[in-house]
Amino acid sequence: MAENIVINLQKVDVFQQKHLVLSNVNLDIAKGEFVFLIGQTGSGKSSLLKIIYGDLHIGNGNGAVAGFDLKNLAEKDVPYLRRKLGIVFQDFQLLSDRTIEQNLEFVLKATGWDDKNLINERIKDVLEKVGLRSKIKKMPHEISGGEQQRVVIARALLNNPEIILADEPTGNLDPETSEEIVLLLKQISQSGTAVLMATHDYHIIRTFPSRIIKCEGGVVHEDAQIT
Ligand SMILES: Nc1ncnc2c1ncn2[C@@H]1O[C@H](COP(=O)(O)OP(=O)(O)OP(=O)(O)O)[C@@H](O)[C@H]1O
Repeated sequence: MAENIVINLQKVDVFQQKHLVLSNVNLDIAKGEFVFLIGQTGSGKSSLLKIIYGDLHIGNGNGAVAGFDLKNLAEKDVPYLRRKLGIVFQDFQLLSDRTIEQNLEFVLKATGWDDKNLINERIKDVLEKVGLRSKIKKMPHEISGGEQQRVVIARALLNNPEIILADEPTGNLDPETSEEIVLLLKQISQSGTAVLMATHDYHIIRTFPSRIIKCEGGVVHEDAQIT
């Protein structure tokens, strides 16, 4: 496998219980690539993401994500795989009873950071990256939906992930704010983190021309086009 490939699936069958959702998936995503994942409701987008973040086991086929072999992934390795991934999901909300800073600190401590100075520095760094340095002491309800999504992205960046998986990250946002969020994800990909973003938003796809993969009819199509 080429060194710059961070997601590699070979002949993977994706099952939900006994139901075959996607068959014979072959997918390579390189460092720094930005890829849209499209497909109708129920076509298998979330299931594919679950395979990538180790929430669904690979049945047939082989897979490697950020250096982890999915086929032989032990339960105890899943948290380590997740540290290489930044996850930006619509239902992956901020803790409402803590400030932005405390939300980020919580994740760092949970992933093994214990040096107060390094923690403070890292929090400032990621907030700077998403343009929210000045909101560090705010509570989630004191910032807008778009800003909350930026904090979720900042949180995903904390452990310097190789890959960001984003499932409908703009689902609850107005068109202008959605564009800002995708622009931010694009910039993040340009600095070397691969981004795989599931979306139904064709306006966004047209605005940010990128590689598109599509779940349809039980398979994944490469180089999909939208009409
Ligand atoms: N936990 C589960 N148990 C059994 N079947 C499931 C489970 N989750 C999803 N499925 C089924 O797997 C198929 C693919 O679902 P999936 O959630 O991957 O689709 P999706 O493309 O992400 O849809 P959406 O755009 O609505 O999120 C569907 O037929 C769904 O009913």
